[in-house]
Amino acid sequence: MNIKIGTRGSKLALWQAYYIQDLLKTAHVDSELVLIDTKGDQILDRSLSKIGSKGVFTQELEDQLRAGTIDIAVHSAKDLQSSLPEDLSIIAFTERERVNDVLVSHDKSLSLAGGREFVVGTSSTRRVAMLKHFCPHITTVDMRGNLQTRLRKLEEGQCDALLLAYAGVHRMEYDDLIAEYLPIQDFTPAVGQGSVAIEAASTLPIDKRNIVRQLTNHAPTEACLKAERAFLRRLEGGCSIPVFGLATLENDELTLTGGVVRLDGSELLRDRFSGPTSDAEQIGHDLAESILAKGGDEILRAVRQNL
Ligand SMILES: NCc1[nH]cc(CCC(=O)O)c1CC(=O)O
Repeated sequence: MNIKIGTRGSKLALWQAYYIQDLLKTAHVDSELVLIDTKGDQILDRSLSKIGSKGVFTQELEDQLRAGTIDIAVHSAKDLQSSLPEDLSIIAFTERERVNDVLVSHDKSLSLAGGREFVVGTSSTRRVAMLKHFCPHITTVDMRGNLQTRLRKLEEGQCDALLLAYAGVHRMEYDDLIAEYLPIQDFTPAVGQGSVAIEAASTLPIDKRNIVRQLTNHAPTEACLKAERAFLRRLEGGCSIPVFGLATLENDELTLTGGVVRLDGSELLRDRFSGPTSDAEQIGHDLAESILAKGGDEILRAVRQNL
């Protein structure tokens, strides 16, 4: 058996694809990488939120899945839109990396706590809005591009620090530049952060589907991401809206914390629901209903008008 693994060509995407390849290798399953250029990789000069980011990194991969030129597509779970077309599905979520966001800088004394004023580069609406909410003394500048591009902009002095997912920083081996780990209680990560998702078409032969799932899926992570993604789906969002959500497991009890933050930081809604893992999707749905009812619907309407 040979599994054709579709991936984007960025360094982080390749790390993820090799990671999947290594997991397959543990059972001597052969695979090859197929590099695919996506619209999101080409359009680097415009803000992601302004190019209708839904599926901007995933569309080309999905076309190849349907065409059968690749068997599976590897994504950061965070970048995968919350509702997939009927003929595609996620067949596995890998074990999650630490989920925190981190402050990355050459100046290790920098901290978001303590009121010191400095400039943070980020292009995530969630991070910008959270910084405005928790750290009004911080100035943000839009910073697009892959990790390497952003780090170059940091070197050039376009900002004093970057706000990034630990998972990507660690995988790219930039741990030395981490100045601060942000607490997940306040800076709750984006839905799916830290896990790698494998997408496949419904036409993928069942033996391939089963072996890939068996070798790569991490059941506890899968339960958590099911809850988080159901939450995001009900809010009709992808990674471009200022929504956060994180599920954790203790024994068989799943707890999902999540909410939404107004773009200007003036309001942050958060709630928490728990239940058995078998109810993961229901928990996500219930949390979304609660957040919408508390005023989240109005915040999201304002966000959509702004994009
Ligand atoms: N939106 C881009 C993106 N997609 C996944 C990661 C990091 C790895 C991950 O969270 O899985 C990043 C970079 C970042 O947010 O800092």
